Amino acid sequence: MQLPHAIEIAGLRKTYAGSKGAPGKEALKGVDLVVPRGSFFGLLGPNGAGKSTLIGILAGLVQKTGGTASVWGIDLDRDPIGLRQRIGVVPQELNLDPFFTPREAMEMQAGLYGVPRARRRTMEILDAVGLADKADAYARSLSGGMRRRLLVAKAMVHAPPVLVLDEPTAGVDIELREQLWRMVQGLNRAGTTIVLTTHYLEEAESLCDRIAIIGQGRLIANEPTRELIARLDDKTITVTVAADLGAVPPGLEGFEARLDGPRRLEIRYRARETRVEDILDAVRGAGLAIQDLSTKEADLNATFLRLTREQAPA
Ligand SMILES: Nc1ncnc2c1ncn2[C@@H]1O[C@H](COP(=O)(O)OP(=O)(O)OP(=O)(O)O)[C@@H](O)[C@H]1O
Repeated sequence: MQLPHAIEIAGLRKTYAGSKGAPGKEALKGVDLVVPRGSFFGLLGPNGAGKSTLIGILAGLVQKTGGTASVWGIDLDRDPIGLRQRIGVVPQELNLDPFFTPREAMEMQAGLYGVPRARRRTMEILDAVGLADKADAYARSLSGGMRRRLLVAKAMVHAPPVLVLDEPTAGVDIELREQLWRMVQGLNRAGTTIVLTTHYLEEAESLCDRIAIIGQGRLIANEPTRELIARLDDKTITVTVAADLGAVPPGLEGFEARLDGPRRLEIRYRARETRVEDILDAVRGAGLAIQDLSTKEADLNATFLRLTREQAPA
């Protein structure tokens, strides 16, 4: 028999009630999603896409309107408490009680999850997140990065097979970010399935083996990172030429070119398929003298929009 996936979501819907007769807000419009066991999974989307709603449903903080969700084979409707035991969620906000030490915070959390004293691994987990030497320091004396790591440690007290990190690096500086990632990668190598929500494509690209993109409450992509990046591999080169043009010159018809002003040609291309050299050769071949040029990467918001348009049902 095949083992159930780490997370299985089907037709998941959430409509938040509108206040005072205002129409409700459809935050999730029927999302199907499977997160394979052992993966480092990225859930990407612009602000308001529905990521936190989806995670809130899994964490038992948001009541779904429809559809099904299960974690490690445990169905949310049938056994919400069993599901909670199998998932750890690292929240966005640094909501730590400043008067507890990491050791106390961990013990409290273990108590909340009903982990018997004999099975608690407070020091082992604090050690794994590099906070063993701070076990008895007040949380208020911890740096931002240490607090973030303590939140990860707290989410691990019940040894869940799935760990979800909701925008963990918002406002975290580069060094701390890298420290946090090394730690989470270590957890993943040791067998924990990781789900990371982020706004940053580059972050997801460097960490995740699979990326799903959610936009306006719908899933608009879900594929191995390399395939997705190849699909998003969309660049633009702008060439300024020495003479006015009335139209895109004949030699450039094979490219996705348009005029952006009388002397500016804008050409979209995929870096994996087309060499800039070939584009420039074609421009020169059309008898044009190049005065200036610039290239730019696809803008992530534009990419989200494009994918949303491509995928959305009419
Ligand atoms: N409690 C709520 N009541 C009403 N609407 C809500 C509530 N929570 C979220 N929404 C709306 O649902 C939509 C999805 O929000 P959600 O927070 O899930 O998005 P997100 O992708 O996590 O965005 P962000 O990256 O900004 O956290 C948004 O339009 C948001 O305004």
